[in-house]
Amino acid sequence: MAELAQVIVDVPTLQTNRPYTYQIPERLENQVQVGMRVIVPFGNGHRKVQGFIVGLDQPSDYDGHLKKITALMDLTPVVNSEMLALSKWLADQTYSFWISCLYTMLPNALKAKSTRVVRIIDDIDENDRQLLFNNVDQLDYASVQDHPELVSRLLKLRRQGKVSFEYQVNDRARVKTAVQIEPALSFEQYENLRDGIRSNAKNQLRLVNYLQTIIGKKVLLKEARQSTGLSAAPFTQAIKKGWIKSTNVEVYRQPIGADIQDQAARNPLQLNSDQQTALDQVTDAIDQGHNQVFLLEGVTGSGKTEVYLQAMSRALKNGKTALLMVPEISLTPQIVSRVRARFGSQVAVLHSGLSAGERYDEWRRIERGEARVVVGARSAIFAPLDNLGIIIMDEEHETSYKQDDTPRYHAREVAKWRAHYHQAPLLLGSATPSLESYSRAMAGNYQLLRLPHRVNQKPLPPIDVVDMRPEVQRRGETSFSSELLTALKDRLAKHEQSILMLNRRGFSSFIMCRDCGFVLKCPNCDISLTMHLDSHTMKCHYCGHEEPIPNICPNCHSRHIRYYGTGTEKVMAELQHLMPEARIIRMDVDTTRRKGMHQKLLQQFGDGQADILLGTQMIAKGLDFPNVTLVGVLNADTGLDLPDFRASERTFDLLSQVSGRAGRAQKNGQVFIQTFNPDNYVIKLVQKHNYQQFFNTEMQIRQMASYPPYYYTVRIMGSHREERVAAKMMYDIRQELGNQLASDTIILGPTPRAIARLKDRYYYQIVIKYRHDNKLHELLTQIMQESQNKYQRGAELSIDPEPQYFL
Ligand SMILES: Nc1ncnc2c1ncn2[C@@H]1O[C@H](COP(=O)(O)OP(=O)(O)OP(=O)(O)O)[C@@H](O)[C@H]1O
Ligand SMILES: [Zn+2]
Ligand SMILES: [Zn+2]
Repeated sequence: MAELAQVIVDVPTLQTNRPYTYQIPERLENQVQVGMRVIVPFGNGHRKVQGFIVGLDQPSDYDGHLKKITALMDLTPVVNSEMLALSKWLADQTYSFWISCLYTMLPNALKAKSTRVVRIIDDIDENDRQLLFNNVDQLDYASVQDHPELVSRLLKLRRQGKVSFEYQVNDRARVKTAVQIEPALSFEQYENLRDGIRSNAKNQLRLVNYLQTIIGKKVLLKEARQSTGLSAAPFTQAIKKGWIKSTNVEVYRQPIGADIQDQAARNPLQLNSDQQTALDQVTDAIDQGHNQVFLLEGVTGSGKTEVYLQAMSRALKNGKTALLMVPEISLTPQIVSRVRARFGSQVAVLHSGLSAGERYDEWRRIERGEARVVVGARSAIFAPLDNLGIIIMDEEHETSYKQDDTPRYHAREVAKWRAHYHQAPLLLGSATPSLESYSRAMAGNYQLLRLPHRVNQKPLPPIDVVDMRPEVQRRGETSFSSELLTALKDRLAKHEQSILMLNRRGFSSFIMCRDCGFVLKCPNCDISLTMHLDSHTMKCHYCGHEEPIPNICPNCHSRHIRYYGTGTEKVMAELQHLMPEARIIRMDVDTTRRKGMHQKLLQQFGDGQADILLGTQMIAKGLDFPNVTLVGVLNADTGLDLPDFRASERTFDLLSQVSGRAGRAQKNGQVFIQTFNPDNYVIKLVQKHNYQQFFNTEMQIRQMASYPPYYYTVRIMGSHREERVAAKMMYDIRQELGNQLASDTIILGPTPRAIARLKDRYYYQIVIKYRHDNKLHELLTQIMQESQNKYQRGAELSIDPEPQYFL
């Protein structure tokens, strides 16, 4: 029997980023298992922290004094052996702490909250007891820490040995319970009872009648009350009288929208031949447990979702489980409702909109094997599904699959790891695959599957590129060309629907002085402030700084300081003015802030309650509305000029995606793209629906500039409140990298980041581009490790493998 446990503690620092050995107290010897959470003492003093058991040992020759595990927090492991191995790999790959990776993989509810408490350990004065402790034995230190007099009294008591300061670890994993009832008597006994009830005691009679209908069953009190229309009182009385037995049972929290199903998607569709060919290859791999990566390149509206559903169905039929990744659940409620319609109560959905409790419940349903299909966004890649038969990643090119905070993992890489672990296929799908994935498919590392035609057997919608330069010269500043306006009016007359996208990527809505060019910036972050009409303020999107909208230029005192660029509110007003009779739904961060609003607005549009859906890029993805025949992009350009080598790829993806919303069913579609750069190659190739040519052109550019996918990249970022310190640290690192790397490895920088100052810290970065570099990983790990003691206090270092943005 093991007597020692290796524990990873919840102290995320470099020095503590390793397992610590603890003694297992005798009373716990039969219970401890790897993957359970424990509470352990840590450091000097009385600090208690949460930890995870990552290994069990026999005592070796170690004869020093070992601390004991204080308590076990779980009855069964919360981290299984797959997840344990994955967390270790993830920490190594992303240069982050093991403990942070474990927490990233688990629902937040399993991260215990640690609080500091003061506890009475000896007799104390009655006055103190009352005043300080409110007559209980222990108090939360946070409640007194801002009152110096109270703190000094407590410190005095501590010196006298009467109270102790301790850390307490509180598990937040709360299971929700509900009252369940069942009849305690037989049908006949209720019959007899009823004879004794007065005829005007209507509630009692109703209750007894009801109980007779549920003999032998167990029913939640809540449901019983709904069925009978009775309040809780008659039930409580009946429980007291022994007519009903009641117990507390565990129930799952029901997230909003969990019951929405797209009934049309209930049964499998008859596949067309392209879909069938693609599916056959995937099902072969599922059946044979073949760890193959497939790339499904299917144009918009080609029926990729149906292929996903049938592949998942095959995995389930084989007794396995299935995981479907989507970029962002709230933006794509349709796909979720299709999965629910097909697989019913076997489905669990994981996304950021869930409360901690709801997420914990979904996680438990998966972990217990009750949910065998999981749909979710980025972190759902860690869903504790056992026995995976397939992993599918829809819109695999989406950047939201990369987490841009530590641990900086890419869900696609984690998906590859898990698919390999389970010997299962991984299916990546997109209309516009990432260059990384497509080049791997070209090289034969991934198996390419193609759906080149739309399901409705119509061509992709024709795209008109509208040059806005003459338009603006002729008609002054406007968001709508006459072509687009005519088309919108035409759809309105025909009772067809339109989608309009306002591209707000980039720096589009700031205030600029037309006389001196002054731009109002955040005093902390050096980036332009955004105007918010609802609150009449200028806000910083990075740090939240807020100030009033200026009337006069702070620089030259001119009155010509104005809003520059366009917001959805302004476009909405303009459109309503141009088309007073149109019913318009606006969808942007402001109208969708409240929980469930995305779904609600899309539902309204789907039900035909509006003619036009006007939104930011959040409306570009995945929507499938048969009555939409017109798509307009108001400003294709923002985004093309950002200082980022992926800017063209992103613009191509976005414009292709949004164009794909038109003409998906019986009626023909049409697209207008308004631009100030009609000759830009990205826009020209979007117009031709030519992904292949875009891929070829862009690959040449990437090759010439030595960018991915020809090179791998890693970014090292250092920050400090003082610019000098941040810069010095990065120059030192540059030195250290020196000549140790491969000869074709390229080191760029250090340079200040494009946004050099953020939340009052200065950022410097080094970007390394490499092909094969045996030393690099080890060297970076070492640099990270040493940084703890080497640099000035307050300096922070982070390493980002394959960064998605270089801003
Ligand atoms: N074999 C089929 N027969 C008839 N209809 C189909 C078939 N396959 C898919 N569909 C329907 O075609 C429409 C488009 O399919 P789906 O939404 O899966 O496209 P997609 O390839 O995911 O497109 P996008 O990339 O634009 O989201 C859906 O309404 C779907 O129900
Ligand atoms: Zn000015
Ligand atoms: Zn700011």
